[in-house]
Amino acid sequence: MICLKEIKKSYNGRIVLDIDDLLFERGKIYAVLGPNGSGKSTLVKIIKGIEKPDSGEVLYTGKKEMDFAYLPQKPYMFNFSVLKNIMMGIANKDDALKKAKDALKQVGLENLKEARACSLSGGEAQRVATARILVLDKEVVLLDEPAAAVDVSSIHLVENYIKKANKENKTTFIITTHNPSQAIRLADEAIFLFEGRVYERGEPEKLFKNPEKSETISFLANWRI
Ligand SMILES: Nc1ncnc2c1ncn2[C@@H]1O[C@H](COP(=O)(O)OP(=O)(O)OP(=O)(O)O)[C@@H](O)[C@H]1O
Repeated sequence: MICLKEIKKSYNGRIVLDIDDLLFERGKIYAVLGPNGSGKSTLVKIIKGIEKPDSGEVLYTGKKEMDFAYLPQKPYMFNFSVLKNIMMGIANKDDALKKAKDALKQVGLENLKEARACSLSGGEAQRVATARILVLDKEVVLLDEPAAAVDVSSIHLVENYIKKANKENKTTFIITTHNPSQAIRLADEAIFLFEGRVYERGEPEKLFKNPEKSETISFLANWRI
């Protein structure tokens, strides 16, 4: 369980995150949505501990210490093969190759296993980075727009891989996305952020069909399933 208490974060005197109380339960998939600049990435970075809040705290109770996997919005690749990029984080080297190959298969990129990771396209790099994160078997995985550059014919692969990890390992996911349809397909709960505050949260389909706040309604105005 992750609990954010009275978190405030400002940049250059402007408040970008202001959260009284936000709870994430173990084993659930959360989608964080909101317009550009609403604080989604900042929220995830604060949970990961990359950014420090000006005040407030992030509490965590889990089996292990707070050690979350994090996929940044623009994932980096190391300058060696795709397969090696995925294998590098796996602690048990005996089954690293098998695990990495399986992970590549899950994201539909087995054909690129020997390719130089630095030469991948944006969407390919995102898929490889997701595989690299998911082989780590962390209790909590934070994904910042994992499918932003992934084409529509491959998004289901990434989403199915996330669902599989959630189902089999009870991995908790906190995923930022601009796509309400993706939140419906993936998440147990959607959290709508606006100007750094949580405006609404709930079961995605229910929330998007009957939003209460005018800010949520305008965010969804041009959305088509
Ligand atoms: N390091 C920084 N220095 C100054 N301002 C920042 C910094 N990081 C974020 N901000 C500002 O904080 C606000 C929230 O940014 P954040 O990246 O969290 O938004 P977001 O909801 O993830 O946006 P997007 O949908 O565009 O990815 C923005 O207005 C951004 O300009």
